[in-house]
Amino acid sequence: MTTYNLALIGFGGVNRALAELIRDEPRRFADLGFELRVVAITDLAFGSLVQGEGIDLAAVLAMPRGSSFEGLPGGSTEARNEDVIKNSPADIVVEATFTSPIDGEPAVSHVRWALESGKHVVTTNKGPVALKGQELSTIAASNGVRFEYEGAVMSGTPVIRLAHKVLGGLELRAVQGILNGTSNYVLGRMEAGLGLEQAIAEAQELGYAEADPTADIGGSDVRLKVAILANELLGAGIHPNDVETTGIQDITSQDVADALARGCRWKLIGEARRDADGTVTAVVQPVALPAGHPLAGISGATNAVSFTTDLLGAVTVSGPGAGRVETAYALISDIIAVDEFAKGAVRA
Ligand SMILES: NC(=O)c1ccc[n+]([C@@H]2O[C@H](COP(=O)([O-])OP(=O)(O)OC[C@H]3O[C@@H](n4cnc5c(N)ncnc54)[C@H](O)[C@@H]3O)[C@@H](O)[C@H]2O)c1
Ligand SMILES: N[C@@H](CCO)C(=O)O
Repeated sequence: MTTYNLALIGFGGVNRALAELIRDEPRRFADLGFELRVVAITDLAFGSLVQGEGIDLAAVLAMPRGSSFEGLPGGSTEARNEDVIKNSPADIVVEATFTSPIDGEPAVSHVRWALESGKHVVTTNKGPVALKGQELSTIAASNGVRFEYEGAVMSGTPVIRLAHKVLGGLELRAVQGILNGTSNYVLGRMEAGLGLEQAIAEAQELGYAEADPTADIGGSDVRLKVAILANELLGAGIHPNDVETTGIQDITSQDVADALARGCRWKLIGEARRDADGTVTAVVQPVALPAGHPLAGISGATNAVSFTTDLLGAVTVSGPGAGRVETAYALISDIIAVDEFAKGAVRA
């Protein structure tokens, strides 16, 4: 049985959910042919902890936020990310810190340090993928390791891997979707009569929202995801700043009610489309979809993406777009991809 040592960079909702699955469901991983052992954790709130024999996850999960790892063997008060990433006995670095839509830092450095020290990286952080994806993938290949990021778009719903591995042989001409769970949940709650701020507070409580929820509401989260899909699936080579972006912050409760009255539903739509001349145009904007539109029925934190293909026309995938355990599953799917690579099942 292969054992993979993990270093968790960030110990918030997603990585805690992963730690809980590792603690509670070892059989899930044994059935996949491997064992997962957490040997390092860093977090701004807890500090750093490195224990090569494996960290007692029940103990650290029981620690209230704000307590420090300092009192534990191998613990310290500060998040010593560079030292832990470069020098801990981890095989896989799990990057789940805050997304920065500006420069992707410090997560870009976390990923680069890991890859350059011969460690695989699995991440749900959109910043490194949207802003430095090609560069980091090249570093991974040159170091014989994997850089996997299924959870960067649509949480645990396998959009990136599906498009790459299942839609092979098709020409993808466009992708369009509801790519942010928080804003979709908020619009639905506004349809139920809640105000914007109250709906946002609910989404935060449910663990859907970014640390700064203006990223969800203002569209910058979707902008990153559209850039990722455009680059991954349409070979666009664009930067998130190339994506014209409008959020839902100016949509009022009256706008929502008026749309419902005329049989429409406001949705925040991200889209990338290959134009006739081969260039790719990408946009994020609120759209009042008619009830019959395939995306109009997508509710709550559910996401959906529709691929426009040459041979099949539209192929639509729907699933959770946010959620702690749903996103932790994306990391598991990434670790499975690492395991397949390590066992020679796939080429780099
Ligand atoms: N929650 C979801 O549904 C979801 C879905 C897909 C992707 N994501 C992405 O996954 C990442 C993690 O999401 P989350 O919900 O766990 O967020 P979170 O805010 O609950 O946790 C992030 C953790 O990272 C820590 N952190 C931030 N910067 C750090 C640094 N420089 N060094 C060490 N620790 C640091 C924070 O203290 C916090 O505990 C984010 O980038 C988010 O955009 C989240
Ligand atoms: N805050 C993001 C998390 C998933 O990226 C959302 O609501 O979609």
